[in-house]
Amino acid sequence: MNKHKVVITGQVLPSALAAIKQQCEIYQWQETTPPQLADLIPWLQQAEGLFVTGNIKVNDTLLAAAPGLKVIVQPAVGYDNIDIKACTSRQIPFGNTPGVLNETTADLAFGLLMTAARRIHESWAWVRDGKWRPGVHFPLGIDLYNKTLGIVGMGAIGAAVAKRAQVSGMKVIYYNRRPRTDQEQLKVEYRTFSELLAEADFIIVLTPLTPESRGLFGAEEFAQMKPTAYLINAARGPVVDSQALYTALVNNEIAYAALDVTDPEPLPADHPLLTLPNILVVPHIGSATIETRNKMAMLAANNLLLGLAGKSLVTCVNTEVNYR
Ligand SMILES: NC(=O)C1=CN([C@@H]2O[C@H](COP(=O)(O)OP(=O)(O)OC[C@H]3O[C@@H](n4cnc5c(N)ncnc54)[C@H](OP(=O)(O)O)[C@@H]3O)[C@@H](O)[C@H]2O)C=CC1
Ligand SMILES: O=CC(=O)O
Repeated sequence: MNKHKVVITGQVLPSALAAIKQQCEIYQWQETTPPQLADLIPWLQQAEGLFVTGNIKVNDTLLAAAPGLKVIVQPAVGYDNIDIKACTSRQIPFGNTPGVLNETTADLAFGLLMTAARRIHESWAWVRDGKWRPGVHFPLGIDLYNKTLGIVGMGAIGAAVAKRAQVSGMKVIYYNRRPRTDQEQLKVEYRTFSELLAEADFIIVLTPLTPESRGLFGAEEFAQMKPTAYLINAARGPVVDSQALYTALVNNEIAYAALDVTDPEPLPADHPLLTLPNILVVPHIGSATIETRNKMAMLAANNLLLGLAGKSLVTCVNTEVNYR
């Protein structure tokens, strides 16, 4: 039997790789630095499937080099690196991995809020540095209880964050471009963006990165926030303007930022944001648990094999070209 030729642009968990290997001939990028398009072109020319990892840009130029592609998948819910229009115009379905990472990413987003508010990471460093001595007390944190959380981008992950916040005694308000029809059931209240900025004690950002959401948080938005407010970005780095955030934190226009995602990403060790005392940065670990990363990898592998067989992907972004 002729095996399908599949290009994989980086590392894939062993469970998913084994499933793909059973039915496919694999061309996998093995280096630790991401491939350039030129590195992939000889493989893409023969490829029927593309498994994207490592934030590779899939655009018209790449697709033109891969005339036989039947399906593209990526083990992530966000797909800001994929030109969906270009895929659709070539009748190529693209599969992402929504749903399976909601609770895990919500844990991380809410965990960042709690860690920052209660200074857990700073107090651990303080103890480790030998500063915990009789009569010496660590500076106080702030309560979550009775505070207001504003969620910007109240989708599947946002709703999972809201549940966690409510258990901690927080009021939850949110902003989407359109109010959710199930907001009463979720016990959350809709606000305009400006209202949310002015009212929230904590803001968690969970929008997709689109031309509309790029730079959503800039100097004007920080000026509308409370000087005591905490900003948590678990969406994509460029939704927050890094330079404006730096200025807002230096000038105490807002109190604190906790970031799972940054712009640029990775954030270089000498980046000005990392010199500030009122920031916490973790390396894009929202969905990074063994269980969830396996589910994401297996869902992406399953979508790939379905697409290669000319069958409907389980989770497809451009449903208009999904196989029937
Ligand atoms: N840090 C990490 O590791 C992870 C990050 N993510 C990021 O989180 C994002 C959200 O994921 P998920 O919850 O599954 O997605 P959903 O599609 O379920 O939710 C996205 C929400 O954002 C809202 N939204 C979209 N555009 C805007 C805008 N311009 N302004 C305000 N709200 C907007 C949408 O509502 P409406 O359309 O009404 O505006 C929707 O409710 C992903 O796209 C990804 O970038 C996801 C997983 C892990
Ligand atoms: O950032 C992760 C994703 O799944 O999107």
